[in-house]
Amino acid sequence: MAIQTFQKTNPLGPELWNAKGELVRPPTVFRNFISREPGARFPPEKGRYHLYVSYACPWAHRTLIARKLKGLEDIISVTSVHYHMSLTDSWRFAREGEDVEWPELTTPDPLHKGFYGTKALYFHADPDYKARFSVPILWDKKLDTIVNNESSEIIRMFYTEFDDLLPPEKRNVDLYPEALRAQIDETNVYTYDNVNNGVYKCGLAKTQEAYHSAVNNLFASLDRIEAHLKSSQTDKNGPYYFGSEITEADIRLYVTIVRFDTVYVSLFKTNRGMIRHDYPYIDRWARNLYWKVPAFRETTSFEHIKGHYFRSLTMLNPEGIVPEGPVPHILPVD
Ligand SMILES: N[C@@H](CCC(=O)N[C@@H](CS)C(=O)NCC(=O)O)C(=O)O
Repeated sequence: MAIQTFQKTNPLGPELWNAKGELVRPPTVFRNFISREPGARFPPEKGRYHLYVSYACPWAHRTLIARKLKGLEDIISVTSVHYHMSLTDSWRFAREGEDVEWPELTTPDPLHKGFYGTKALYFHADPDYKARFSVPILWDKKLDTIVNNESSEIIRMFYTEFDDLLPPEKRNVDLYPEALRAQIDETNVYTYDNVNNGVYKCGLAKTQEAYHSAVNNLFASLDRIEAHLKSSQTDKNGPYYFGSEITEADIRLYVTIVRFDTVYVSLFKTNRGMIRHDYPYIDRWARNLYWKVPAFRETTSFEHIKGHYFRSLTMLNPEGIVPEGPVPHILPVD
């Protein structure tokens, strides 16, 4: 495939900002669902689906955590892109025989020989594709196309649609329990706007005013989350967001918090405080997930996270120098 002829689309192109210099994210395009409903175009099948991720990307990180919590490792395969994202060509795969750093996480595309990166996948799925070349991408090997590229929907499919293929202990993992759905949905909106996207609104603000308002909002939100987690940890007896069981709310908050002290504080100028020094309940919650729940630790690569942000976002860090701290990347559990 002649990937050299593809259009150039900057992952951080001008369409991402409004007139006030505030970051505005466009919606994702492929929105199909894997479903156990009879006659579904994308039925759950072992070995049929493949997940393309970046270990650096917080949205892709959600899908890696959900896949592990649900025990889908043998059912859905994974490929990670190289940690470096080009500002003209987006994500790339390792090339055949390339000597990459952290080779266990960075391989060529196992499904399409010669595909350079995510751009090739998107154009293979739709030659007229006009949107972004983002990860995560849930790929159907059978129809050789994209099922979905929106992490919030991909994780929901993982929760239930493969349950018939799973042993009882994994089938019973319920990350979106009926009794908490309204609270989880409300938390998702809050976490997304103020925290997940909130850090990007600080880092990619184009004016002092846009930055000022984003940073105020971010730290007010962290204060509110700190109070919530204090009450979960003291009154509700639980280490998790809603008490004693992990839910989607934990997954969606963790992916930003674990990148906060290591990347966002310096690169995105969210330096009014650090999680480890100023937010003891958020810090304890995050350390517990990282150290005690393998699905969180095993999907967290500080190497890819730091390498990606500090070396790819050259408009914020032109020399691509990766800071050494904080040391350690995350504090021990106790
Ligand atoms: N709405 C998407 C957002 C994913 C996203 O923004 N991914 C970024 C990396 S953190 C990306 O791949 N950007 C590259 C590009 O747009 O070309 C989701 O949650 O799945």
